[in-house]
Amino acid sequence: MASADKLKCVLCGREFDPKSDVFTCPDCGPDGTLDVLYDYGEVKRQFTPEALAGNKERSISRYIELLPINDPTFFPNLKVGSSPLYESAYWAKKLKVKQVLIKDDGRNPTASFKDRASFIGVAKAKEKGATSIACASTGNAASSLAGCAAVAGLDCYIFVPEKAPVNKVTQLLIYGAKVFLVKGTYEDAFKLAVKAIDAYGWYNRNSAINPYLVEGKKTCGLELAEELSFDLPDKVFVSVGDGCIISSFYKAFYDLKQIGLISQIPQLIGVQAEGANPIYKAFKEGKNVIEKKPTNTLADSIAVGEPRNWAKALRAVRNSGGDMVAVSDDEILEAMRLLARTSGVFGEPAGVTGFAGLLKYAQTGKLGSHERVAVIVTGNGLKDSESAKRAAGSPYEVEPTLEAVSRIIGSAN
Ligand SMILES: Cc1ncc(COP(=O)(O)O)c(C=O)c1O
Ligand SMILES: N[C@@H](CCOP(=O)(O)O)C(=O)O
Repeated sequence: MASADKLKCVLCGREFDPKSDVFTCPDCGPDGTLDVLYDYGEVKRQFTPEALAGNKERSISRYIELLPINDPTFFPNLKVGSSPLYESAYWAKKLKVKQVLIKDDGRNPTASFKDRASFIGVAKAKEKGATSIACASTGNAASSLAGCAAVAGLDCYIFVPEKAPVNKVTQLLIYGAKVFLVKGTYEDAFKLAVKAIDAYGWYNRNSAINPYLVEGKKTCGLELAEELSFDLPDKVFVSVGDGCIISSFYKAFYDLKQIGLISQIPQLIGVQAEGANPIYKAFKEGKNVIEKKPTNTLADSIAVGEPRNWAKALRAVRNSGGDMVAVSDDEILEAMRLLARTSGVFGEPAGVTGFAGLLKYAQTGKLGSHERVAVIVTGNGLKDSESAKRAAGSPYEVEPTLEAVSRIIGSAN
């Protein structure tokens, strides 16, 4: 089993010992997020396609050699990962590309991609001997943390903006978390959570600060690679808010390249909502600073005006030769409908934003007919039924007679 070898600042490259409790680079401040690096020579010996093929574990702990935890007893007893990967012949034909793959990460235990990170966050808290864990969230990181903490027997404190979708807040409460509905935005909830975490000494599960969380998130990229026998698609489309998820795909592929299982990192295409697009803007303008702005999008999970993982996100897009797309709320709602009606995958608005980005990107003519693309659906549609209702339309209301049904069928045809 390998363990994290060093932590390295994404901005200045300064290295830290993983045994220290440092989360962000003291020289660079909060923007100096850290990479968790391994002894790749050691990992290479253990993390082989043959060893994976013989590994019966379905949860993300199957990738323990590339995770920052080396005692499996710290992992919560939840089956995180192994989400379905579908090939859509329909979309390949429609978009005139070789292959379209759809990975439905809304099929995790608490119905979002975030379970991958919280699984590791909770294990790290246990490793540190913490009894309480906390985060700020738009809802998904929180519900995943609440679920994982409940299984692991940790007290859980959550800070969400007051407008968080009711289903997400209900999830938190049913898992027994102590929930603070913050009067303000996600940014306000984030700042308050940081203060409370400092004041009470809770373990911090915020991917924008804690470098180990991205290691959990990267398991989606590892899984995609393993499912495709390490023959990755040319492009991966993924929605972007704080920028942690896209960074995690870069990290997964970076690690796989280090150990020689892939030779090239796929192009990462980050998709933001037009009403919350600071990383998109910085990328398009070739800048290395982020313009903070109030947000305006129905995709609540990516309604982030002050992204904290921008440095890693920009590196992911730039180093992979990728691109960024911004989509309107109408395009997101249309993507929700189209994805559900053609593939059966029901995503929340931020969950399908990557798919909305693929549809928009395809119109630019930048996709070649030889290309294979993957889209990551990051959250389940049932998380936000109000937005789903806006996308879905209304049912027919009828008297309980066949005549009433016939009238509607007749007028609909
Ligand atoms: C469903 C969903 N999609 C996308 C994102 C965006 O991820 P990130 O903020 O890491 O960019 C989030 C939350 O972060 C989310 O909950
Ligand atoms: N939109 C995110 C924000 C924080 O999540 P994290 O996993 O990046 O810490 C959410 O799901 O709450």
